[in-house]
Amino acid sequence: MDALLRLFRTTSSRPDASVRPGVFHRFERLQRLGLIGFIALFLVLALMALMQNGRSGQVMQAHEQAQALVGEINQLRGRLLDIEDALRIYQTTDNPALLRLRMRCEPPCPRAAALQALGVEPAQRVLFARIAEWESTLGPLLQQALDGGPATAPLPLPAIAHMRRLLLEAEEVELSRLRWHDEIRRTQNTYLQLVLGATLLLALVGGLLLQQRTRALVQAGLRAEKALEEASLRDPLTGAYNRRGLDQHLERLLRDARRQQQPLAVLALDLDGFKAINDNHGHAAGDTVLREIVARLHGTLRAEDLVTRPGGDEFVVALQAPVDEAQAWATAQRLLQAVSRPLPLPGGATARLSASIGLAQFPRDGGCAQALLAAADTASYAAKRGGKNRICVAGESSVAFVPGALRRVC
Ligand SMILES: Nc1nc2c(ncn2[C@@H]2O[C@H](COP(=O)(O)OP(=O)(O)OP(=O)(O)O)[C@@H](O)[C@H]2O)c(=O)[nH]1
Repeated sequence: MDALLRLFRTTSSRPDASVRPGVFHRFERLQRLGLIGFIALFLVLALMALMQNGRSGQVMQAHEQAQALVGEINQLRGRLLDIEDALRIYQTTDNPALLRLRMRCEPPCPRAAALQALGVEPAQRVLFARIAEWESTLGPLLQQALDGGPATAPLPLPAIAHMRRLLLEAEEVELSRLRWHDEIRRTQNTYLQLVLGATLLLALVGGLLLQQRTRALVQAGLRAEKALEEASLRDPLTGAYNRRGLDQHLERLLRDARRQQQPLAVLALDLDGFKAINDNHGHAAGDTVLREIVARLHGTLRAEDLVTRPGGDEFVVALQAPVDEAQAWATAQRLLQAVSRPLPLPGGATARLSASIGLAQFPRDGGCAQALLAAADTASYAAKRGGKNRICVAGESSVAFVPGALRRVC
């Protein structure tokens, strides 16, 4: 009971009106309400079944009693008919032996006293008492006839006829009682069928509603799971992929490149002098610059290329296969130019930056993500050490590109 009350209190507690309930919250509420509804339905049904059972028991008992009475009445009526026949024969033949023969019955002979013992209704009890009364009047007269008394008078034929009428009346009462019991049972059955039908319908509607909400919940859950998974692969500041996103997507690009047997390029890009922007204009300005750099990388690359920010002011770009060295080199140049354009800062100021890029290529500089990234990183350090604002090719650390010149030794 305590658990039920606690459940009800939780269900009826109003959520904060300013917070729009989400699909999970709504489902939880529906589930609790559904549970309470089903418990209530079950209790009502159990109560009704108990009441119905009690009522059916009473009706059954009354029915059996009425049937027993009808049986007794019929036996008594049959017996009276036998006596009446015997008396008529006796009247015409004057032979007491015939009378005795017809009046014999198998013990226990039906008696009006048995009706009294069975009767329940006060009105019936009065009627049965009258039958018993007539029976006791009849007894001595019959005995008199049997003992060889006068054959004509006073033969108790009218008394017998009267008793038979009373029995018919009693039987009619019992038969109408039986019909009434049948009617009650039919009504009870219809009522039970209606209740069961309504319960089934309710359960069906509830089940369908629950199924529909469960589907919505599962879909919302799947969407949330996907969004969470996607968010865990992204850098919250710039929206670019983070280290996890880089690992996952670079693996995918490498799988495709291996399958197609085509070259793929990885560029490790490290901003030059980024710390100065933080120092001179504040961390928020640095964040703005990082976001702008990511936007420029995306603007320079194809949609299928990968832009990631594994950390700080370092970016890794993967160019989807097929990309040969000349194309990768040209893309790296465009990236240098994009980074070097003036960067607007909050407050109206502008900043200028450059980058050091290391270029590695699959399969030449590494057959796996780890080897390729290491090669691109090493080349990027080489570019940094070589004077920044340049591109160094992995494995060819003597080859570099500086804007304004064609190729120069790092
Ligand atoms: N605003 C901002 N700054 C960051 C973030 N992550 C790292 N940094 C800063 O980026 C700077 C990176 O350091 P460095 O690479 O040594 O700075 P740098 O001036 O580019 O040095 P070089 O690469 O040698 O040119 C540090 O000052 C970090 O505090 C960030 O999310 N937002």
